[in-house]
Amino acid sequence: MMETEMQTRSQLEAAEEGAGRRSIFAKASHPVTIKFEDVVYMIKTKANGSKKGEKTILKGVSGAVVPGEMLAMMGPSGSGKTTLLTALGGRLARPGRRLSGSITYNGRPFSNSLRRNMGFVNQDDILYPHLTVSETLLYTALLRLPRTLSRDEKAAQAEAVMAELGLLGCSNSMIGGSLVRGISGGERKRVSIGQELLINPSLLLLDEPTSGLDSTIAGRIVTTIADLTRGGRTVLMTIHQPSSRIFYMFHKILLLSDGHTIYFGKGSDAMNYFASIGYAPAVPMNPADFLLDLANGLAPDETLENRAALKETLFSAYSDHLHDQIIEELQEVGREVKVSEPHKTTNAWCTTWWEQFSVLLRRDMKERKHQAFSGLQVAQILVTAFLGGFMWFGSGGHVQDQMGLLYFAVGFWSFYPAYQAIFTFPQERTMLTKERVSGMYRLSSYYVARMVGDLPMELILPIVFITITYWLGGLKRTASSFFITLFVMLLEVLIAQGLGFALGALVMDLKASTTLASVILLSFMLAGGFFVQHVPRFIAWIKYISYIYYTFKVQISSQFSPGETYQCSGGHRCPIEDVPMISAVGLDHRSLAVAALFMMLIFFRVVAYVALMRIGRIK
Ligand SMILES: Nc1ncnc2c1ncn2[C@@H]1O[C@H](COP(=O)(O)OP(=O)(O)OP(=O)(O)O)[C@@H](O)[C@H]1O
Repeated sequence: MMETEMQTRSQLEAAEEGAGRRSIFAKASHPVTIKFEDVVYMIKTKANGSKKGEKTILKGVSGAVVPGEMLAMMGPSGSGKTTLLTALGGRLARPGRRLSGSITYNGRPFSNSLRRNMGFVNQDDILYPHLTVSETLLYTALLRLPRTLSRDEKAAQAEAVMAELGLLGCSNSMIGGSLVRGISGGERKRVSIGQELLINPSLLLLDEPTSGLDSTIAGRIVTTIADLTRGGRTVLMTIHQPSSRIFYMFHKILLLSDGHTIYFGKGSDAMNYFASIGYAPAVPMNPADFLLDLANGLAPDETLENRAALKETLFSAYSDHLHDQIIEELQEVGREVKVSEPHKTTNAWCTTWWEQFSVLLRRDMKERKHQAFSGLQVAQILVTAFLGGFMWFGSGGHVQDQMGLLYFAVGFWSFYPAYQAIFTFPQERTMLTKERVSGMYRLSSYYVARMVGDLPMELILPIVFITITYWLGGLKRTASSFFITLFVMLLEVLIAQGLGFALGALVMDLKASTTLASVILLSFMLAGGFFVQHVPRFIAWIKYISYIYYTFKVQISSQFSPGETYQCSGGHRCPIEDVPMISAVGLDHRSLAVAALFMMLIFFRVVAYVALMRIGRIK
């Protein structure tokens, strides 16, 4: 069966080369030797309630992997495998955490050019659920492959990856997620791997590529990954409990226990090493299971109480027998490896700003088309608009009622878009981090695409709402008043959306940002001039930062002019400025109010952008 698979693979390679496509099994363009020596990683923790403490997660881990080799990092849950992989992928250091020791790639530290020559497959598949398999890979190809390739060539490359990973059968199926049914877990994992293989990476890091899969599918995935090393790729992966078939595919094993290395070397030598220090399985068993038992402190003849003692013995055995030997090997590798210049061409962005923007816009619209104009949302807006319109139907001429209608519309559109927008960035965070860390696109192209993609939805519904309530509610029947009302409402919608984006991006936590939004919007609403006219001085300034106040002010001045009168008590006509709400808000300085609204429109979006700059940034 293996032979047939290999034959099929060679046939595919030949066919692809014939068609001008690069096989994922082709030679690595810039082979990478990765060397890590005495890597220590500490984080600050909040131990004992509020007292700060420190936790050492990696305690002096060393090793090297050369092109053509596949290393498996094994160990119990919490032993530090993912942390080490993330450190080796150049994605770890953050303020408040300390990484020490040396990690080099062809003798050099991590660089941006390496980042674009490296594939990193996360443990959780971070994929858009509403895209199909082929759309997912196509968009990744369009964003990650160099601008020297045409669109058709990039599409052909995505197709080739699907063929080689056995994804053609489900190419038109949706990825799916927790709420949408989609492809299987194994297929999803292969899509995640395919996204990284598209760029023909010389260094491939995978975090638990087989977790949650049955041993046959896990075996197929690891076989494919092992084949990648034939082209001179360097592969590192974390793996929990491989079957023995998978275990023997690895060239090297790194066994961790509580952040300590207890074994590093050839997989086939691991059992001999542990036998030499007195630990051999009592019955034939999967070597991976045996190694994991040892890393957990469980030897065949040990009792559970002796776990800590056994671990200590294994740590000392590593220091006594393996550590120096490994350091010598590292020096040897260091002498052999040519300190290579980073290849400059990959330092620039793969695609132009415009290409990134248009691909991201298309992808965003495809992914979210099910949300856009969802029946429920349209019904919600229509019902509210008609409800408002009919409530105020025939109120024309009653100043107080008209003010009420205006404030109802201003209030509704100050909250609704803000709450919708708050979800945007916290929900996108993992995707944005994954794609920005791998250098797929500029933040500005992503940000502008996101803003533009939201526009139709953000503008069409309020236009419908305002048109219905304006004419049903009996507001001033002139085209200029209507269009001013509409214009300023749309401006308010965009500001409210900007506030939502900014809060979501700053706080990145849905509960906290919605709570914050409630407080801010409530204070803006109260300061808007409708509910309270005699606000104490020390708190009166809030109105100057309230977009609700400015919007209401422009709305009022679109309906009433200075010197106008209205029917007041006792059948008299009184100046319009005598209405308490109008006197509080004023009919003057309309242009200033519009200018303030434009400033807020820009301000909130700039804040959101700056807050997003920290996502996916590696220090
Ligand atoms: N940011 C963090 N804050 C607090 N603890 C952390 C953090 N990152 C990692 N840890 C801790 O470090 C240890 C190692 O975590 P890591 O995820 O590397 O383990 P692992 O071996 O990959 O586990 P698993 O197999 O369950 O994924 C764990 O005890 C984990 O709780």
